[in-house]
Amino acid sequence: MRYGFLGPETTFTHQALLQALEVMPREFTDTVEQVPFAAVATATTDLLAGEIDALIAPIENSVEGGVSGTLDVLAATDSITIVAEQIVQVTFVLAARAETALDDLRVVSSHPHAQAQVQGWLRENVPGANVATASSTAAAARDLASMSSEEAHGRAAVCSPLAAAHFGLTVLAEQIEDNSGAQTRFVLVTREGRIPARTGADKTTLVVQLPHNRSGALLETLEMFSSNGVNLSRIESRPIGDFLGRYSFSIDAEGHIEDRRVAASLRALHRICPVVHFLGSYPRIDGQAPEPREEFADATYDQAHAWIEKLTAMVTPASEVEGAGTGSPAAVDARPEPDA
Ligand SMILES: O=C(O)C(=O)Cc1ccccc1
Repeated sequence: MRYGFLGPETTFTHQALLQALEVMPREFTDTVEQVPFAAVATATTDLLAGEIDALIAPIENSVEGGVSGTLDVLAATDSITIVAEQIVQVTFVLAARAETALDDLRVVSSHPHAQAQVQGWLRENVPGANVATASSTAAAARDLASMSSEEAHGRAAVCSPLAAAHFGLTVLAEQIEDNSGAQTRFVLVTREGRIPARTGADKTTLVVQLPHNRSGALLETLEMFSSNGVNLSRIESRPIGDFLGRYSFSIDAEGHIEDRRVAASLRALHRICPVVHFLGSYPRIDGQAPEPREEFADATYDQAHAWIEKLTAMVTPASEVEGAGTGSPAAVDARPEPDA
């Protein structure tokens, strides 16, 4: 299997891939090739073209919420399925070449997610430095390590402690994140195919468009989950992109498509929403199983279904009703003439 990730090695995405490989069933880890990419979008193109078999990408972080780049790629592509999730604890260091001091810094480069999570620290501690964008935290570290001494003068990278060590940089400051304990959630996606088996502690990811021009459309959509006892762990609006005011909603719901309550919610969404894009049901990394009330248990749905089946089986077939038909013109003609 060829696994794509935002490279080079020692990015947070790479750490997520290594964590995912550790817990993956044997059949998916027999032959592993790790393929670094400079952007999620190019990795997605290669995934769709069959150049790689799976791809891992950040979808949500505990500081800023949804990762719009990933959410938009997932929403735009029909043939991608999320098969697993991973959570990485994120901590950043400020790393530079050995001869650099904090006061020398003029340029600090990193990935935009990292920039957003250390902006307070940078403002306070290196207010004179400009922030430059790198394709990843590890790319910022690698590029700094490969510069000439003159070029590297006054520069630093914000990256993981692992990346600083791997690329031989000196750590000027550690734990520079504005929110300690920050986490990023990653998803492992494959081309459309098999949905992982239900574990009892699963998540289902969807993108839906609301019923058009209807007051209360979002409420109506969310009611389909609440009336089936399904809890949501993330809901995010993303512009559809055609004109202002049109949004789709990216949703994580607790449960698996094989849970009756989740299937019933999705059936209801399918009836009312113009677009329901199923992105996958997969095991929750925290293993926390929801405890649905009895009215939302599989057996309760099955009993309700069996009850209706029994009742409908008792309905007299239309063909046996004397003089009645199936609503065809002949049946209409058979009605008595109205009194003159
Ligand atoms: O640049 C990286 O290392 C990434 O994997 C992207 C990223 C950056 C910061 C937090 C989480 C993911």
